Amino acid sequence: MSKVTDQMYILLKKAENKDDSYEADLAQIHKRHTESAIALLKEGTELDRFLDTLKSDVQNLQAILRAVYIAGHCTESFSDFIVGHGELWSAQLLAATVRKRGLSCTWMNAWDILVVDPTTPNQVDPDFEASVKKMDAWYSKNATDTIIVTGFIASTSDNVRTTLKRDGSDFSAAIFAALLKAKEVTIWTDVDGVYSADPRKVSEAVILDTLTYQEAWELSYFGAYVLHPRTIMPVMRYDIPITIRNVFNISAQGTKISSYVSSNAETSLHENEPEGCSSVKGFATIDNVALINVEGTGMAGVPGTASEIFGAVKDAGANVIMISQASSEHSVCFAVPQREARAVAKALEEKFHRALAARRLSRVDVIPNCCILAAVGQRMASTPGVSATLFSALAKANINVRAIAQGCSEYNVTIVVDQQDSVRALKAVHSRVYLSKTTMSVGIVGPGLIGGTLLKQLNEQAATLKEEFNIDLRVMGILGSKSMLLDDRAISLDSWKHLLKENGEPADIHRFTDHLRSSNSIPNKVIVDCTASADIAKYYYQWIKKGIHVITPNKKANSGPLDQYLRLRDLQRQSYTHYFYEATVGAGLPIISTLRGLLETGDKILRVEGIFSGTLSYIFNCFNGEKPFSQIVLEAKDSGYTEPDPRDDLSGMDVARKVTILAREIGLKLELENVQPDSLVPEPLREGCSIEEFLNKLPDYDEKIEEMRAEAERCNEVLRYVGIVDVENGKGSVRLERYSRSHPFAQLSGSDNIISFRTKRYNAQPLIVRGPGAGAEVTAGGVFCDILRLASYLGAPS
Ligand SMILES: NC(=O)C1=CN([C@@H]2O[C@H](COP(=O)(O)OP(=O)(O)OC[C@H]3O[C@@H](n4cnc5c(N)ncnc54)[C@H](OP(=O)(O)O)[C@@H]3O)[C@@H](O)[C@H]2O)C=CC1
Ligand SMILES: N[C@@H](CC=O)C(=O)O
Ligand code: NA
Repeated sequence: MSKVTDQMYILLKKAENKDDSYEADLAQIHKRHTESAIALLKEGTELDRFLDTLKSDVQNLQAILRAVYIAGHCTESFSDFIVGHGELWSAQLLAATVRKRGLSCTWMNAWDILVVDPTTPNQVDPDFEASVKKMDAWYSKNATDTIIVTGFIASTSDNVRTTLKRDGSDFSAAIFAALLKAKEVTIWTDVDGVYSADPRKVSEAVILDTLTYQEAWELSYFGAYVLHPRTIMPVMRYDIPITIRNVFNISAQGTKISSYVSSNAETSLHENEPEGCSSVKGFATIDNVALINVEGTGMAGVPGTASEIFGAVKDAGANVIMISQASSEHSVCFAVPQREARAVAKALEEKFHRALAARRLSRVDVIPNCCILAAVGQRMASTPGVSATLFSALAKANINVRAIAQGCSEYNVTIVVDQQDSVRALKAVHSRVYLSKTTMSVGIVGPGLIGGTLLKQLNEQAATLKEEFNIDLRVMGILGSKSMLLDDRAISLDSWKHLLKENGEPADIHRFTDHLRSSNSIPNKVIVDCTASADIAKYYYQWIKKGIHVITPNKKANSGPLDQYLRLRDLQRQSYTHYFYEATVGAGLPIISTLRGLLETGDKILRVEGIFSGTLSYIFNCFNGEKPFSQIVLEAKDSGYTEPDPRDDLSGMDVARKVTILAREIGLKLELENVQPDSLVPEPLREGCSIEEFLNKLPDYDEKIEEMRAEAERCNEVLRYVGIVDVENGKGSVRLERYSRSHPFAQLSGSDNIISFRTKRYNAQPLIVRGPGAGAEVTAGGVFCDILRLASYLGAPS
């Protein structure tokens, strides 16, 4: 029977204003109750009795309202009497319905039991002693299994009908629980429980399993709807837990509010978080406040200054939400609702006009458009690092803190930020506490063969990573050359292809970057470039500058112009933002990491040499005279070994890039142009024809390369395409060579790469890495490995 009390208030106002439509409103309420009663009780004495009571109450109300209509006024006790009828009817109707089902049940009229003392116009205090006496007397006459008590209404000690004013039925429930010394109270509402933050602002907000009375109190004060703070007082007195549950979702356990102190770590995933996090339970904000700052040297050591300041605030009728004073006593700063700020400032200027004129006070400032952000948690008091955690989250999100307050009880830390930063601040601190520090927002550029395979692998492994390693990877954007897909939460990796096709928007790398960057609730952002594009590689610098980590199998950045490469590496070394590119050489094989390991532990690299191209390895491993060269090239392409344009492989350019990348990793200042590869692309097909035309015309040139192969075979040799980094001479080279059949390079199969590192430590016998060096699965796997390497740098468990 929702909103009946409100409707009663409205018709009462109408009667006072001599608007006789109140009669129709009352008739409507009568009709609604009659229909509900018929629907619930069908027929019989329960129905007849209820309808009789209803009719006689309505007749009484008609008479009273008529008197109000004539007088044009209604006293408060009359008003409370009129509006309280909704509760009387619904309690009787519910009790009759329960009895109809065969249970023993009696309704209780709180007007006869609950005694309260009005304290302010909007508040009453329950008189527990007087109420218990009345309750005991009632029970001795009405012993029953189930009692349905009216909410909201009560009487004064003079037996005048009244209500609980602004505190409604939740307060009634808590008072009756205290009167009955109940084991527990359940408040049935329409939400699953109390959230860790407003779910309309923070999509990651979670339902809290437990809260202490103080935590519930603090969260309510700071604007989170939990319970009215006064509701908590009666139950706290007898240590009675209150559970908030959803009547529309009984499977949800709800939030239990009691004196039991727990941390959110008990329910969350991130046991490996630093201590400071787990003690914060929830966050709330109060929007649209102003800070008032009273400043001056004349305040220090003068007793009574604070009293005078807050006296002036009281005179202005304003409500102080928080106070902060630096211990230097040079300034007192406090927050009031924005709409009260001007009046407060005026009152202060008037009160302190002499001190201001004498410069004992330098100024009274109003800082408008602020927001209060409160972090609440009872264990914060005994936990070091809470503030550090919160402030570092705000700093990372680039949010300026205007003022801070923390009471000695330490149930909350209160932070004032600019109103425009309100939601971002809430998301930043919430995610720091509730998301694992290895939650990553991932953007994929180039969902082609490698990018697409990576998305498939991420999808297959996501649940395991989350459950076993606490790594939460969320793909928030996919950018192709023509279209892109953005999602604020995470793209469904089961259907990204379909979504990109159906819901994709025109590709825009700037919007893509901004989207990823502004995913404030996620602590880490990474872009994975799976294109072969030099244009995309140019963005790495600005991405890293913006704190976005970069991972790529694309060789263009590290083999592009040396000055740009060095600038990128310098930036990355100065920042805490990471750049990984293991798959640029040898695909998933550990080439870069092996080289780094040698260098970082002080080994000296003398020569790196090997077969670096999966495509050329495959081609020459298969080229034994049985099939034409051009056909094997097609096979390599179909197997996913080649670059998007296979001429990049056949020209030796791809190997030259890998040689350049390794040489630079070792510290040589090599330009790609310094490495002149032997090209296997026939001169006329090098430029001016498409990939398809090239592949169509390639068979015309099979004869020449077949001659080279046959010539080698006659000498019991094979052709192999090799790359060399000659560290001692500071050179890189890439060439087609002949090797005897017994040479290790002649023993490979498939797309194998083989790379030998000759170093000071590995001199007599080089260190050798060998295995498939191209193909979608192994390459995407190498990129995936880099993503997990990033996660472990960010603190994932090993
Ligand atoms: N294949 C392998 O074994 C290995 C490959 N690599 C590297 O992996 C990378 C990807 O190769 P692969 O997957 O085979 O190539 P594909 O051609 O299959 O995929 C490239 C993707 O990049 C997209 N793309 C191209 N330019 C842009 C742009 N400017 N903006 C956004 N998207 C763009 C393409 O989109 P669209 O289709 O819309 O044009 C396509 O989705 C290359 O750098 C390659 O060198 C590294 C090691 C091994
Ligand atoms: N096209 C490349 C792929 C790996 O980098 C190759 O064939 O090696
Ligand atoms: Na590699």
